[in-house]
Amino acid sequence: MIKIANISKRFKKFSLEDINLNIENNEYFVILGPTGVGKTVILEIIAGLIKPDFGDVFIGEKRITNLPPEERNIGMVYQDYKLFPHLNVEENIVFGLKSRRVKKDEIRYLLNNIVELFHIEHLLTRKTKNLSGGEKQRVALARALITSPQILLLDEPLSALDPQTKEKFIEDLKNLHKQLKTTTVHVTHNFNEAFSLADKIAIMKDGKIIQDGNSKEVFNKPNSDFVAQFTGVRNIFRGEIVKDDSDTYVSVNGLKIRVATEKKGNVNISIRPEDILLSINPLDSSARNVFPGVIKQIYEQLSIVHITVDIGIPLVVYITRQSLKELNLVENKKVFVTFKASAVHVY
Ligand SMILES: Nc1ncnc2c1ncn2[C@@H]1O[C@H](COP(=O)(O)OP(=O)(O)OP(=O)(O)O)[C@@H](O)[C@H]1O
Repeated sequence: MIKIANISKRFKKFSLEDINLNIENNEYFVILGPTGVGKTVILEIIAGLIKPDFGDVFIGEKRITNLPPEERNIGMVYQDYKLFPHLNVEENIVFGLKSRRVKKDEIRYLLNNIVELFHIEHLLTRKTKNLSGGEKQRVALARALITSPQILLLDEPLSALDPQTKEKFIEDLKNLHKQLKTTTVHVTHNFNEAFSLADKIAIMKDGKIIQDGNSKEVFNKPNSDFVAQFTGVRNIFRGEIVKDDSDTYVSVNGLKIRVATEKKGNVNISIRPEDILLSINPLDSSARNVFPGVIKQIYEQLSIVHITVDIGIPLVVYITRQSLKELNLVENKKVFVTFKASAVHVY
């Protein structure tokens, strides 16, 4: 387990404030946040490249706050890969083993294994500067993993890849983690990447962690507008709790939305677009919120269509291209939206 306890670090123009994290063995942990919030600084503190002003880092029971980086058994992949330009691919990959004076036979054995794992046999004699982004990425991962580190740190590992290579690489990272189970800390500003990969997640803002936990829970129950927006929630409204004999609602602009909550007074609500059904006729459903509305905007993306429906408030719904065609949806068409009370997150 990696334990980060009360870590603070002050630079001239930035400070990291009282960071606490527990990352379990074999976990895939993602730190998500916009640019400049201190994600890389946390990785560098774990790696031993930056010393915290205050607080401690533990691996298992061992306090490693003052241990030099080379004694930490950690592999790191940087955003820009940082491959050595004067060495070829093979020399890059075995660099860490050579500097640890591992025997030649052992190096050959480990190299063969890692080359097979990453399918990079054909690249071994190439200089690194002519490799494609995806190839550099595989080489950088192979270099980080050949020493069988206890912990793998990934700093925005996918940000330099085109969207298709990125999707393939997310799959590869998932499979790799399933196979090797190396405890991994991955930092990114990309919500999709985080959602696809993370077991647990921490969301950062201005040098602080503002929410962390099981990734599904953080995505479904954001504790603030910032987290909601950053995790892809589109329908965020303010309202007031009202109750009648049997039900609880949030009144938003006079629209009464059924919710499941014990909260009282003024609240925020968020509804994930993918939790809303869209239909031409009212659905006979056990879902408890059904509203008529009018389509205001249709925005087609590569694989998904964003539809804004005016139900008294503007509600964004995601549907597939297939549904767009089948339902024959156009702007100003009358439709119904349906969502469960439990799909409305109240905070
Ligand atoms: N060694 C350093 N000396 C001074 N300031 C630093 C140092 N390292 C990082 N910073 C500053 O700390 C802040 C956070 O940087 P960091 O690289 O951790 O951000 P990030 O969340 O990883 O963002 P990005 O995704 O853009 O890399 C930035 O303002 C950066 O300039």
